[in-house]
Amino acid sequence: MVPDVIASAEMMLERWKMKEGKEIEVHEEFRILSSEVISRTAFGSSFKEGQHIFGMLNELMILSDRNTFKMSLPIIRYVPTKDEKDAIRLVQRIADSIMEMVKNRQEKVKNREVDGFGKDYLGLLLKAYHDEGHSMKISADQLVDECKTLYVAGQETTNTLLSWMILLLSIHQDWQEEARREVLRVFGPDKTPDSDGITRLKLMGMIINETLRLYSPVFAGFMRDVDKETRLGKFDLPVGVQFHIPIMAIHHDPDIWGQDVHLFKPDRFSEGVAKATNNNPSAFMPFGMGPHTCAGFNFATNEAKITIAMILQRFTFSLSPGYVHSPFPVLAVRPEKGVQVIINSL
Ligand code: HEM
Repeated sequence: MVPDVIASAEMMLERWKMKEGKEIEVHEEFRILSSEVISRTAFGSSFKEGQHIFGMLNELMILSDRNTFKMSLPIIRYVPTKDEKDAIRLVQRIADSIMEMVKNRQEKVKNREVDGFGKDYLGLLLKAYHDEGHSMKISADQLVDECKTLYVAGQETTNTLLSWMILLLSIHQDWQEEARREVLRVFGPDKTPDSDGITRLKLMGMIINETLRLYSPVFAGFMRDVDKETRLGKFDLPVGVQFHIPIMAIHHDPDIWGQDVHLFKPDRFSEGVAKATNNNPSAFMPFGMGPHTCAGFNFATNEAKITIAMILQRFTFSLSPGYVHSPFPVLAVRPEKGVQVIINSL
């Protein structure tokens, strides 16, 4: 994935060269970047090819969000609203587009243009889809669902992480300078990041953690079902109970993080998560926890490290006077009005 992230970041930074001394809106820039990265690595396509799928998924997220909190009167509850009808139509159009992509790959295999289904995520899913009579076989619906999950999980979350990191480093110029010093120490001004160097970006890791704590992309948290009677703290939880783990609330609890909980202080992570959480490491869970923990944890942190390192090698940035702070929850917590910064070449 490292070469794919570098190639996508280079495309973005090429555009930025034209904006020297001007304002850019990075949330939109990172939307294109993170879409390009997931399209290349998981689906062997480009952002342009997958653009309409991302667009429809975004529309669907907004509609689902609106539908979740809609109140309706008892009798008309069963009559679908316009939003619900639009959502049903969108789900079908997304499924059709994904199956179109699947058919293209199948055609290439049939016409012997390629050797097999491929080693990317789509290729692995196609192998399972064609795995006649074996336990690995998945249905067309499962294939479509898996693709949708990866498009959303792989793009939206990383997009917001990168945007909030740039916001925080624009406000905290001292941390921007420290992070740049580390990047230049590890890679110098010109060398593209590599896997070995990425693991040595300790300060950058602390900045990522602190950003994920303050602006957890999956702000709403996650659910767990109790499938056997369980004791949790002072509660006995019977089978069938569903409980919610509110990531954002836990990440902002002063009893765990201290009275400076609302401040951006990456050095709270300098001696690891246990120390930062007052010996309660499970209180830091931006990627969830347990067997269902985020499958893209390493992918996302490496994508963030590479992208921010490449920006720091080339540009300084400061917050534009036009910036309006407006964190807005859709699936991830997004900057609703974008993040505008002024960039200057080093
Ligand atoms: C900053 C970026 C990301 C954050 C904060 C994040 C966060 C999360 C969270 C909180 C969960 C639920 C975990 C649980 O229930 O315990 C999750 C699940 C998941 N994530 Fe991520 N994620 C990120 C990036 C990614 C990326 C880049 C990918 C794919 C390339 C990805 C793929 C997945 C998948 C497939 C699951 C479902 C895992 C399962 O249910 O077994 N995520 N993520």
